[in-house]
Amino acid sequence: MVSLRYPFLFSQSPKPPINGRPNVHSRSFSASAVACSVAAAGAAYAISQNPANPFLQNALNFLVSNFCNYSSPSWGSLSLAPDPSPITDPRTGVSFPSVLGDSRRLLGIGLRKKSVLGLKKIDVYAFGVYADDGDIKKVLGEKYGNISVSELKEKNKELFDDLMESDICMTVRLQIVYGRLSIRSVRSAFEESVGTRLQKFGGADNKELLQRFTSQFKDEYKIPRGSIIDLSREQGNVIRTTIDGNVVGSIQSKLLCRSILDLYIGDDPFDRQAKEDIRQNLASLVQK
Ligand SMILES: CCCCCCCCCCCC(=O)O
Repeated sequence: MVSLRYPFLFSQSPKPPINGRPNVHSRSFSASAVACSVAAAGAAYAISQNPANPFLQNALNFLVSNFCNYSSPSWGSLSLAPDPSPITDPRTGVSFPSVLGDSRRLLGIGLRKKSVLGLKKIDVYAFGVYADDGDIKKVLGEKYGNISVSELKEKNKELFDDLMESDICMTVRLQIVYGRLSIRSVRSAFEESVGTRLQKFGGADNKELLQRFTSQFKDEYKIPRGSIIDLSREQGNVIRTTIDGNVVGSIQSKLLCRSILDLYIGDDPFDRQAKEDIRQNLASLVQK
């Protein structure tokens, strides 16, 4: 099955036709036009089935701009580069880079909603989940690389558990969309969400760990709309927290890493569709 999620690019300079008759390259060019139309139609169909999925939309844009440029088609020399354009969440307009650092690939984006005082749910932040490409292939590729797509789908829970339990470098990027967020509400939201996960995976006795984590969000920090909080799992199960690119703390704890990731890719994630997108993109990286 062709995956449109991370389309790869084959590039080669076109050769002009000889004596006005199509040569091999122009034949492959015509073939490329047909292939492009078929692929674009397929992508358009996929989008019509899931119009809110920005990954599909992005894949179609990528396909059209890279493969369907008939005036200067590019074919041939293999350059295995993922689509570098950012992915925009259609619900909030927030964009996420496709790659963070050198090798953390965006696997999916989602939206965290929260009800305030039992009232209507508000959009608090959009999030993107990234994982290191090389780590995924090394750690998960060995176990899941050679099984069929349907078998992999059945092993969905195991795959996510392995991802969360492993030492694969990952980042969850939160981009604040709610305009009136206080740092105190950030602390208490983490207390509640991470706190319940720490209890679930580690038992009741993790108050000190939770306090160490939440105290990173100091009163003097401001979190206006557009602020970016990165929660990164670095090698050795270290969670490094940054706010707008500034490191506010690092804590070494496998339990804390697992508890934070569980909010986004665990059994009861904040955004189920995001988890499904992540599953599909993860599967295509694992099986490459
Ligand atoms: C008014 C709602 C306040 C919610 C603030 C959430 C800010 C970040 C918290 C991250 C963890 C979580 O989503 O629970």
